[in-house]
Parts: sequence; structure tokens; C-alpha cells
Amino acid sequence: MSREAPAGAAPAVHGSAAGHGSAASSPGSVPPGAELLEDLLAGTAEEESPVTHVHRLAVRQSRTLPWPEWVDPSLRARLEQQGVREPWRHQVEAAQLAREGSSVVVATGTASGKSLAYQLPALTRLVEDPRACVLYLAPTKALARDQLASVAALADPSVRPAAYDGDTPAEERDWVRRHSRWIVTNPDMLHRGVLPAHQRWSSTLRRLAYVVIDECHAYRGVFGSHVGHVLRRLRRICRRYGADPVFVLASATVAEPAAAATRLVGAPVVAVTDDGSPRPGATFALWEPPLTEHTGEHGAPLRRSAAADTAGLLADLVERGARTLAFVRSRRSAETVAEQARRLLADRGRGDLVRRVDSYRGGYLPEERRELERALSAGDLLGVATTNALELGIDIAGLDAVVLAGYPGTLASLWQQAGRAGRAQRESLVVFVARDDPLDHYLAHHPRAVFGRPVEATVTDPANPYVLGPQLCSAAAELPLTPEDLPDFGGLVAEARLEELAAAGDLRRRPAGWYWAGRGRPDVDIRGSGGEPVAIIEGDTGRLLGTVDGGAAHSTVHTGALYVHRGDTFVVDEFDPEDACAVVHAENPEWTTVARDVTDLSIVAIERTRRLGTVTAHTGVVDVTNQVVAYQRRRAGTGEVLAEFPLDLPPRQLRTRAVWLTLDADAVARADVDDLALPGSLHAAEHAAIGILPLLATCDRWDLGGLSTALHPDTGTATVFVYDGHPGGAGFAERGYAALRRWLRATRATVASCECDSGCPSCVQSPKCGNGNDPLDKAGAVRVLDVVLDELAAEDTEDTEDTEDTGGTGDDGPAGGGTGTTHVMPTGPVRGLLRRPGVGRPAVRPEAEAGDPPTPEGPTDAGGGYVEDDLVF
Ligand SMILES: Nc1ncnc2c1ncn2[C@@H]1O[C@H](COP(=O)(O)OP(=O)(O)OP(=O)(O)O)[C@@H](O)[C@H]1O
Repeated sequence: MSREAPAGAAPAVHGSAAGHGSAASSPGSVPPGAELLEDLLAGTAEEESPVTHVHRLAVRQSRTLPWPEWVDPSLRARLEQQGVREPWRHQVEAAQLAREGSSVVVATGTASGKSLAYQLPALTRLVEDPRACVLYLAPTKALARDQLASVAALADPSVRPAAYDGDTPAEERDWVRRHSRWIVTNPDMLHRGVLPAHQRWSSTLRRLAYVVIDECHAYRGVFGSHVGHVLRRLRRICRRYGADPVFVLASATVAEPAAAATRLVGAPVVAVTDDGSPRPGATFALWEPPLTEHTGEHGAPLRRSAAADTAGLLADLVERGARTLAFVRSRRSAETVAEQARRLLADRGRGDLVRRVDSYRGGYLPEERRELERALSAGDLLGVATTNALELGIDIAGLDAVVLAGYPGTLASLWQQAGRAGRAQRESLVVFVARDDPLDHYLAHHPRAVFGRPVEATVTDPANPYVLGPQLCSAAAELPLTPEDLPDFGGLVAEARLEELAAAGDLRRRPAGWYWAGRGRPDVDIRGSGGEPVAIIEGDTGRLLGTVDGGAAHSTVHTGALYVHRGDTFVVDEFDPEDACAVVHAENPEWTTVARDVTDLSIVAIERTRRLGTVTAHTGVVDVTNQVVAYQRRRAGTGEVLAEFPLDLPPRQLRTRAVWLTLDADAVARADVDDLALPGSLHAAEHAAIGILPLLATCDRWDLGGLSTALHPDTGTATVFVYDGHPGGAGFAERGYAALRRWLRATRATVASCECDSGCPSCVQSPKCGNGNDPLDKAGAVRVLDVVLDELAAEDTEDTEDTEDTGGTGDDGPAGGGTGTTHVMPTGPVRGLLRRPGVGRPAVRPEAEAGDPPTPEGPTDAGGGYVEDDLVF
């Protein structure tokens, strides 16, 4: 690939469509995906092509089975009217299992009709038993409303499907509880509204026949661990009322579906994975924007932004009449990409198409969203730049192309987004545009990691003490906990935690069990990641704009920070950590901000160790102390550093779980890095490793932190730590430990294959490095990783979960690793650890404390991370 791409020039491939004769806008004249791609690339010299790989997804024919004879005839008639002439094979298999009383997870592709798998048994049962009820849980409001409409169109009128969520007016809630037999809700409402008031809900809970958990892969990390306990609490309360509902879970993208679903529900779940639905073929291109002449930190070369290329592709595709969705990573990007695409079209004299391009994101009014969905489905709109708000489950058919601006964080999301493309019988086009970061760079150059790999494990850890304790309190407040309840909540681990809670006075131990001893109800935030939320207040008006998570506030709303709220930008005038508030004013500067911080880390407990000759890998509990000390202003559009300002904020502590590698003097000598090069080599390896871990666990780099040092006081040697950015840990670091070889191999490949000379954002630079990416030694990192991989290769045992890539298309989900971890409560320093106070303070400050949310994202895609908040209720 050429490094001499003209700075700031529009992508070479985005020339006018003139000459291609393809200004068509009627669906019939849109060429299939492969031809579209060829057309887009016409005139680009092969060596300058941003396309790094093209993959073809084959057409799949449908396989049907006859309707089971138990299906309610009027339900069947309604379905037939809707065009479902015969159910697909997996629909019958899953429905039959659920009908027979087995909990089941349907893990088949996007738009494979997973809804029918639970609608058949559940709606039939509601007809057979006029008092039976169903609870349907969705992770987003948009999906909940979509499903409500679809059930309402199928159900017997006596079912009265209704939503019970944050938007349900107080006066309707009572009606829903009394009359609805298909209640659409979410885990948050179950946790806060239904379970604590179970007496009021007893007539529903007593007759609860099915619990449907749609898009179950959305329940991951700390939130997923909480949801696991909420479901255990639901099962316990149902048992009390004599009910034993069947759980039906659905996801197009969950690894090891049976294990993941069983861990989530806390009871056996069987998986149906053999997809019988037809699939149109697709051409899937990996695309990496070229390096430009712009430079970032320490003169590192920068790539043309993914947002710019996405806007260009959107304009090109719209010009060719292709109905296209462009998925971007922030609300602001949704608007800027749509705007850029419109500008390109106007410049090309295609004013007629300008109004056919729009943006879609959370934060729009529901009516606006419905209208956009309608216009897109009808073909009135041809191009829409959207956040992941359009990713899940919403049935938009007939798209010709999908562009993904950057890796959406998980392979699960990537396939969900890609799965939106596909018109019946027509091959569609999917383009993944890599951003300037290690994971995107890796994927652009390792197609097997996209197409030959199962989706990542949905990591949950219900034994996390920071989840378990509050959940046990919530359970005890609902009904006293008895010894018989404990196996469901973790057995001995739960018992030990209960004793601690009793000793702390939160619970009271009586002969019959554990009782809630606090006042009122336990206040447990199942989405929070720690710390009191910080209020964002507009100074001029006193208006409360929103809140940010306390754990993230120091690095996102410090004095001087650029803060983005619903696409509008504000600058923080003053942040007061004690009062938990930040005062802001509206401003739209040409820069973004990035916090810089220092971190110290001490080991609390080692839980598992792999000795690999001169290298040792550990996992366990650590204490991380982090202090935000300064921030940088960076130019929007290029990421160029403009200035740095000091900050005076107090340090904060996080007890969490980590994976760490130590290298003894022999290992360092073998890596051929001298004293001067060692800190930068370890630091660079740490950054790249953090960038790559999300390949294996459902997290993104903003969920992780790291620290590397040539001499750590607790290990007495060169050490690289990677830790979970959530109190108590979230299972990500442990996942890295379990898949160490695969993780580090991918890390090494990313660094070694990057075409930059001495490190750039695509390999070893981090967008959130508290040390301003200094020092970094790219070549040293490769040699250090080589030594570790050598030792791993010599090890007798495989990684516990180190399965090699297994082929397959990857889009149908199943297989892959999952972690069910056992926990040891963090209890003070570990015996045998030599602490040498004052020796070897970490010389290198690593990535910012994890959990730091992304830098507000400008059109450059500087920063990153998950921004859309449609998942929050
Ligand atoms: N057996 C069938 N024959 C024909 N069409 C079907 C059949 N089953 C479902 N469909 C249709 O397929 C479309 C997708 O169905 P559905 O929304 O249930 O898929 P899904 O797997 O839940 O999708 P997502 O991956 O978006 O969650 C719907 O329009 C539905 O009516």
C-alpha cells in the first residue's frame, strides 16, 4: 500500500460515478455486491487499493419442516398470512424443545426468524391456558417496541401485550400488571420494579410459563453478571409461587451458546444452532485507509480517517442507487458522516440525491426514528449513517450495502451489522473500513480473524464479589435467603460472602436464613461501574444535561475537557469531584481533549500461575491507584497535539483482576533489549496487547487498563499487567490468561506487520495512554513478545481455552470459548510475595485507567469506544 497518499485528498476511489453509467436509483438496477465493489474501485491502481481482502459469503438454501401439530391453528393462520408458509428447521427444533419444557437458546444467523422459535410455543400456551403469562426481556427500547408490535399482530386478543419499562406512565403500570399476559420489559425493570414488589406481581409470577431473553449476547461483563443474578432471583421468586418458567434465549452472535446461556440463567439450557433459513450471498471487503502525510504524537504517521472513507463510500453507493447503511461509532459521527456524504453528492452535481441521505441515532424522537425506518425500508432514503441503534433486531429488509466505520467492538456486533445487508435473492456488499488502531489494523490484515473465527465469548462472572454482594442483599430483601438457595448463587462463595455481609451488618443471620438488615431497599445499580455519578450542568441555564459514571468522570469531564452530549459539544468550566458535578458551556471547538494520568499497581492475590521457563504468567487480584494529572488538546481531524495543561485531581483506587507476565533477566537478555530500551519495549507490548484482547473477550480497550515496568516491586522483575477497568473485575483479564497464546500471537502479528517505522496508532500507540505514548519501542516489543511466545510454544499444556481458529464463516455464531471462572475473594496480600516498598516505582505509566470512556469523537475517529447509549434505560 502506498504511503504517499495525498494528504487530506478525497479517497481516490470516490470519484464521480459518471462514466460508470450507474446513477440508478430503482432497486432493480442496483448491481450485485461484487460488481458494486468493482465499480467503486474502478480507476484505482491495484497497489493503491485500500481493499486488503475480499470474502464471499455463499448463498444458503432454506430447509423447512412441517408445522408441529400442537401449534394453535389461528396463530398458524396469521403467520401464513404474513408469508411464513412453513417454519424453518431450527424454528421447529427450538419450539419443540421449549414446548417440552427444556430451556433453549436459538443461536442462528441474523434475520433467521428466531422470534418464531419462542412465539410458537409461548403464544400457543397462552391460548391453551387463558391465565398463563410470558415475560419478554430486551436489551434496547427500540427492539422491545419492535417485538411488541410483532407479537400484537400475532397474539390472541386476550393476551394484551404491553410494555413495562421506564417509558410506561405510572398510571398504566397497574393496568399492565393486572391485564397483560405478554409483558415486554428489561432486566433493569425486573431488578428495580418487579422483583422487589413481587407480592404485587404474584398473579403474573405464579403463572409465568415462559421467559424470553432476546439478543442474549448483550448481557456481558459486569452488567451481564448482574443480569445473571437478576435471573436467578426471578427463578427463586417464581419457585416460591410454584412456577418454573421455561427460558428461551435468542442471539445471532453468541459463542458457545449452551454454556453462555446456562451461565446467564443459572440453569441448564440447550442450544439450537443449525440454521435452516435461506441467506442471500454477500461480498465482504476489508478496507484500510492509507497513511497520510499528517503526523500525530512523536511524529507517528496517521491514516486517513475511517469516517472520511465511510462518507465517501456512502456517497458513492447512494450515487449508484444502492440502499446503504453506514454504521459509525458515535452519535456525532452519524451526523458528520451523513453531512460529508451529502456534501460530496452536492459537489458532484447530484443535488437530487442530497435529501436521500440522512442520519439515525439514539436521542431522536421515537416518531422521527419510525419515519427514518419507514423511509429507508421504502427506498425513499438511500443512505443512512447510523450508530448501533439500528443494529439489533429491527427488521429492515432490502439493503444493498452496509459500511462499517471501524470495528464495532465485538465480532458479534460486526455480524449483526453486516447482517442488515441482503435483499432476497440478491448478493449484497459489506465493507469494513478499518480505523487507525491495532485491532482494526489486525483485522484488516488477518481475514481469518473475521471470517474464520467464532464470535468472542460473552464473558460474565457472577462470582465477582462486587456483583455477588449487592445481589445477595437484593435477594435477601425480596425473601430471606436460605441454605437451599445458595447453590444457585455460587454455593460456598456465596456463603462466605453472606457471612461477610452479616458481619458488616448488612444482613442478619437467623436460624431460618439471612435477612436484609438495612433500611429501605438495597440500592444496586446493575449498569454502574462504580463511583457516584457526576452531574453535568450547563452553567448559563442551570440545566442538568446528564450524568457520567463516577469512575470515568476524572478523565472525561475534568476542567477543560470537551464533553459531547447527544451530538452537541460542551467545554467543562469546572469539575468538582467532591460535589460530583461538572459545569459546562456550549462550544464547538476545532479540538478534542485526552486526559493523561499516572497509575500505580500492587498485587493483592495471585490466583493462577503458568511457569513458562524464563517467563511467568499470572492472574489474580490487584489494587490500582490512578490519578489524572493533565490533559492534551488535539486537533479534530488529524489528532495532532496542540497543547497540554496540568490538572489537580485526587488519586482513586480500584480493586480489580489482572493478568500479568513477568520476564526474568534471561528472558530480557534473550529479547536483546538493553536497560534503555526495556521500558519502551514492555510499554509498546502492553498497548498492543490491550488493543487486541477485545478480539477474544466481549469488551473493548476502554474496558481495560494496563501497566508495564522494567522492575515492579511486587514481582522484582520486568512485568506487564493488563487489568479489568471495573471494580472486582469483569472476566476480561482472566480470558486473556486462558487464551494467552492466541492473544499474544495476534498481538505480535499486529505489531510486526504494521508498515510504520517506529510505532503508530495502528500498532503500539494508544489513544488513551496516560504517558502520552512515551516511551514506546516497537521493535523491542516484537522481540519481547517473541521470547514469551517461544516459552509458550515450549510449554506442555495448551492454553485452557486456546482453541485455534476453526474455520467456518463465523456469521452463524456458535463455538468458541467461554469462561466460567471460580473466584477467590480478594483478601489482603498473598503469602510469599515479596513487597519491597519504594523499589522500582513503575517507570512507565500505561494506559489510562480502564473504564475511561472514549474521547469525544470528532470526524477523525480519534478516541474510540462505544458511545451510543441506546442500551441504557
Ligand atoms: N419460516 C419462515 N418463512 C418465511 N419468513 C420467515 C420465517 N420465519 C421468519 N420469517 C420472516 O423473517 C424475518 C426475520 O424474522 P425475525 O425478526 O424473527 O428474525 P430474527 O432472527 O429475530 O432477526 P434478528 O437477527 O434481527 O434478531 C421476518 O420478517 C419474519 O416474518
